[in-house]
Amino acid sequence: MSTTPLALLSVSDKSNIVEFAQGLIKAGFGLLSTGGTYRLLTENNVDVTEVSDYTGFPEMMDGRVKTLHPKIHGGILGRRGKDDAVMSEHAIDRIDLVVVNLYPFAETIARADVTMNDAIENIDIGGPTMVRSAAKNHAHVGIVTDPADYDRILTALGDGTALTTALRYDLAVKAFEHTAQYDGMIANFLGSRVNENQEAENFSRTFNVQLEKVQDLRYGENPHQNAAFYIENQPLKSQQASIATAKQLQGKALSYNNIADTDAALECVKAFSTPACVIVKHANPCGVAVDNDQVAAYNTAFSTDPESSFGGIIAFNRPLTLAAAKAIIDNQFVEVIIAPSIEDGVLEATAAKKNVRVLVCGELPAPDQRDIQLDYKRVNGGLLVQEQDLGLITANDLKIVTDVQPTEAQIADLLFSWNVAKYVKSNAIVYAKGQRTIGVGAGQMSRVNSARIAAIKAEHAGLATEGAVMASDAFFPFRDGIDNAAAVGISAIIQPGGSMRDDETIAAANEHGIAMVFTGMRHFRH
Ligand SMILES: NC(=O)c1ncn([C@@H]2O[C@H](COP(=O)(O)O)[C@@H](O)[C@H]2O)c1NC=O
Repeated sequence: MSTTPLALLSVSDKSNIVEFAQGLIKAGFGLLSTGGTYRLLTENNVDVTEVSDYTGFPEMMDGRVKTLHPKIHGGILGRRGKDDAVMSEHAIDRIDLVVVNLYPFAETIARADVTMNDAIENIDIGGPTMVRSAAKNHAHVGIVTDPADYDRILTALGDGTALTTALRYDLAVKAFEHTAQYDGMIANFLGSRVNENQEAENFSRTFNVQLEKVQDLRYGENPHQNAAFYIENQPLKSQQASIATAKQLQGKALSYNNIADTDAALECVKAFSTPACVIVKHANPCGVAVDNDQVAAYNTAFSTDPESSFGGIIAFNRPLTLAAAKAIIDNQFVEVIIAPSIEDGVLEATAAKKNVRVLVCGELPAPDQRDIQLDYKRVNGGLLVQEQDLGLITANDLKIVTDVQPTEAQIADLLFSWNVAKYVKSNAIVYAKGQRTIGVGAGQMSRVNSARIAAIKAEHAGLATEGAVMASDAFFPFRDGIDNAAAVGISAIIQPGGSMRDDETIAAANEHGIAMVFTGMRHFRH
């Protein structure tokens, strides 16, 4: 029996393990290690005993069995002070620190040519077993699963082998989070295949994601609701800019509604390849404009609906200029401004309104380069899961169904309004002209009412609908939608088509001399 506390090192990701091992020896640990880790350490002149020498059992079955031995698990799980006699009876030494990271399952299944056998062989068994043993016995044992923690562990050890209770507890929680995530990935992978020879289905039998709390929120949608913000914690997750990658540079803490609305604004502005400004209020864009001049883009977006823009969320798809920041601050009460980055001087300017939240999220992907994420919507007792709606329509996809052909300028405006409509709650009607919104009708139970509201908004803002284009997120079931559009002077319409009465709506458009195009794609958003 050794009196020196042991540290067991068994890592797939071997970065910084040699330096860490040297630090552990300096602190007073004896080292045990599995085959590959052992070889690397001895090559670097680190004094270490191989696990197989310690247990008297060789590693076998291509590494399937290395550490699954009572001398290992007894050394980790033994309750110090309670199990000492049984440990000594079986010549089990104390293992006070376990350093393990697991077979790279995530990286393996991400490979395009992965086979079921590759995946199975990359399911780590001995590693998670040690991680769980150590985490269970955190009253006595430290468990390190993340190379990023090596420095803080060495600092905490100082010249000894003891970690504080609080640090062991923190490491144990992290360890169980790690194995939960690992097993979740395995269950998702295997559970999306009916049997070993089947192609993957889109959705697995159970849906296992890990979400990490980044912020407790003052309250939820309303002050009597408790709330927090969690972000997805998946290995190899998309690093594309989003509300989850955003950093707040100034302002009050974000609220639940701020986060939801900022997400809506950012996702909408991503739809534009040219410089754009989106103003969102209550999850809907209330003003959108495209303009190379950012101040003009903001002013134009704002002028669509100044009333709704009060207290809005403003998103840009280009770095926020000092001039645009000043224009906003001088013009309106704003909750959040988000952009990929900010120019020098912006924070000095926005500091005049210290509550305004200024966020940067990093460069946005081009509209056709966005990673498809999953959308979740909770219903009582369940979760609806779908792919994010990133369906793209280009001019080539448009089917012109009327006698009147749209002009080039109209096609540009039709595509602009279609991009906006995709981010407006259904039923969505968007009027636009000259790459800017003229009126937005959102979230009504009837399409005709959404159109009415869009017209009312345009009128309130003093914007002419005459000659504007109209986008409808779904088809018109009756010709009245087209008749009403004609009554306010709409000159071109974009809609999915696909109604039983498409013939009637096409006839109506022809009667009114309106150009109409079908996209063949619907964008309901509930
Ligand atoms: N089977 C076992 O008993 C076992 N014990 C540890 N491992 C894993 O083996 C890896 C380290 O192996 P090596 O030191 O041989 O490179 C670690 O990822 C560790 O989690 C095992 N491998 C798989 O289950």
